[in-house]
Amino acid sequence: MDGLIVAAFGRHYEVATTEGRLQCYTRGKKSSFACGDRVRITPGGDGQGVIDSLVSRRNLLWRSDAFREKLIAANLSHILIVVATEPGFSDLLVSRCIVAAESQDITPIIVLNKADLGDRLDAARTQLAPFRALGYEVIEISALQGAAGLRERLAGLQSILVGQSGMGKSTLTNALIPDAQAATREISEALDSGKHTTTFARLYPLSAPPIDEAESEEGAGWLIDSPGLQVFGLAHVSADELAESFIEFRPLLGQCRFRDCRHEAEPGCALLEALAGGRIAPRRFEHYRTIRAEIAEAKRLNPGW
Ligand SMILES: Nc1nc2c(ncn2[C@@H]2O[C@H](COP(=O)(O)OP(=O)(O)OP(=O)(O)O)[C@@H](O)[C@H]2O)c(=O)[nH]1
Ligand SMILES: [Zn+2]
Repeated sequence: MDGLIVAAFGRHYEVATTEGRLQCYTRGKKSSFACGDRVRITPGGDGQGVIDSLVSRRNLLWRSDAFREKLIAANLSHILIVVATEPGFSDLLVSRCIVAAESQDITPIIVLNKADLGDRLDAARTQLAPFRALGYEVIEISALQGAAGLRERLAGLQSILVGQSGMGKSTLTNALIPDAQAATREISEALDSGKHTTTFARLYPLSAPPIDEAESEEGAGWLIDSPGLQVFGLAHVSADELAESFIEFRPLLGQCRFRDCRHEAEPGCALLEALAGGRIAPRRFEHYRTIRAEIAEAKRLNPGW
């Protein structure tokens, strides 16, 4: 039987199938599946089942440091990076999310929440200007006042909400998915069976009632809510993938004088020339350097990457 993972909690998963939702676990020790994955399962009665294998995975959003990896979600068309006018947000984290997305062919959209806080709006817009200049869509909203426009934008997409704590992601989820809180409670009771509940990813259908109908899942829109994140390690990304994931670098890659240019201080470096000429935003290049150094360090600590 095939199904769609609609909640992922460690090695426990809730899987939507044509015959209802099953509480599933994996045979192995590792939790190698993510919310949004299509999987083949063996039902075991009592509303339970075992996940046997992956059916399809078009892409995978994940993060990693030197020694651990964390699957966030799979089969995404879009990632919604939630930031806010207040408290301050990390634009480095925005760049990290974009790298994770671009390297997996997922389209980033930046959602600027709390746009009702007018005196903070300009500063937030300025901070987002380098991303906007690259063509990334920025949607300003006030989750407190509703999210109808954003909901319309998300129809038919397979998207995920990510963001730092405090950006209003929970408020936004509740505005987008009116029954999210009830669904969360239900899932955490089913999956957690009395243990302390930690945060986990949950998938919500955006149009009724397609998720349990295996046939219509492909074209159905859904939204995954993920736990707030403060760190987004990219140890699994190679140096080449990293440069490719900065979309403004793409036309310049291969143009450096040295084929193995590291874009640090080499003469004839096309990236450094573009930076000096104002064609690459200094802030973005800083993000690139920071992430590159961190990836190099992770690979040094764990050559297995
Ligand atoms: N003014 C204003 N405040 C908002 C808006 N959205 C959320 N808030 C407030 O921001 C605070 C944080 O909102 P949450 O939804 O709890 O934030 P969160 O990002 O989910 O935080 P975590 O649960 O820690 O991940 C709350 O006090 C909300 O009332 C908004 O659009 N405008
Ligand atoms: Zn170079």
